[in-house]
Amino acid sequence: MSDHVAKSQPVLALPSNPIPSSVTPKSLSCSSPSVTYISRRTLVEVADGLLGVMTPSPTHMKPSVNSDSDGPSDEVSAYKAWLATCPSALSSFNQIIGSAQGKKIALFLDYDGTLSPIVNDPDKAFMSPEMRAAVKNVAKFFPTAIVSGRSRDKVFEFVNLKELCYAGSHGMDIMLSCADSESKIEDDKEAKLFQPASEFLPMIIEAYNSLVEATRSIRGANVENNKFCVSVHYRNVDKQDWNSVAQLVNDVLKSFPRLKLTTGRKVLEVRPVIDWDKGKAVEFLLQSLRLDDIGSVLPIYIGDDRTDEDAFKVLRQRNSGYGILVSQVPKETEAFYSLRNPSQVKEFLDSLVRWKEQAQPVHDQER
Ligand SMILES: O=P(O)(O)OC[C@H]1O[C@H](O[C@H]2O[C@H](CO)[C@@H](O)[C@H](O)[C@H]2O)[C@H](O)[C@@H](O)[C@@H]1O
Repeated sequence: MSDHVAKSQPVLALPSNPIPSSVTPKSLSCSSPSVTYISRRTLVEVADGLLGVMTPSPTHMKPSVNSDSDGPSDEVSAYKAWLATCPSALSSFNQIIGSAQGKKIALFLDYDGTLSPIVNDPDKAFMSPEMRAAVKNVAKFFPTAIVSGRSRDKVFEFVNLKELCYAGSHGMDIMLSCADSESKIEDDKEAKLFQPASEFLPMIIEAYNSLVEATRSIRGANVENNKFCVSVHYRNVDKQDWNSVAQLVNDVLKSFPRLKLTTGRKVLEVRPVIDWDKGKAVEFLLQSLRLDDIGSVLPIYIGDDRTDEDAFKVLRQRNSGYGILVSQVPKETEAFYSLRNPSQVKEFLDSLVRWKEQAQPVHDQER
């Protein structure tokens, strides 16, 4: 963030939910997070200026607007050091399957940045055919759900695998249609649909229209309707206009006190104030699919974004299962393990399939 941007900002009256401020390298740890929380109202007073609002993750050890790519050698060594506390799920594969002995693995997969690489145009975030094959294979062995900030329809369009469960809008739109013999869910579409924020639908449509109108003059700003939430993307906006985007979103939100703002990877996400997130969605899916017995099920959640931290946290608090953070840079996280990028996610999924195939041929497998 340039000095120009950091120093010239008015204090934004953003909703008062706390989000993490940047942390010092010393406090970085995959397993024992110690993030300092601050009010959103004071975000622009943080040393990194708008970075508190508008970075892929404000919890980076070294916040950088270019941190999606590998940096110079000191960043590479920082990453290696971080791996000591947040080990690679590939290097730790034997440990992970060791914990899965005698248990059924339940898989939860985020979409953007996890199954598909981050690209400039959200409408072109396609997953590769190889990744689709990997997800399809893994779902033959393990109950698998996609948990995304996208609308459920959109993420289904991208993934296009009928054998999975889909939770869109950050878990506010869940379809329990994944084949699982134990779930005993009636074959009735309505019984399978869970939408805890349905009353907010008209409000979200109104907010979407207002946000489109408000950001019309900002070149590169893109507003995406994710059904129960709205994403305002600034990835393609000139850096000097980032604060204007934040200010405009903030102004619109003043008329919608029942909507709140969270942040993702160069995106501001507007969503209902209800106490529901990807973590709650994972708990709901585990219960609904009868996968909530800690003794017999090992849930694994793979994700790259701050919103995935809610799910990592749930697994950590249940003391059952593992969060795996996808990141190329050190981050404070509730996850237990890490993977660098979607290619490594594919490698991990392929390894799970190979392990299962070796243990038992596919026709003998019980999902
Ligand atoms: O929960 P997710 O499946 O990870 O969805 C989170 C947001 O992902 C998308 O935005 C991100 O990916 C885009 C495509 O690579 C990228 O252009 C953008 O900068 C990223 O923030 C999606 O477009 C959002 O609606 C989701 O909320």
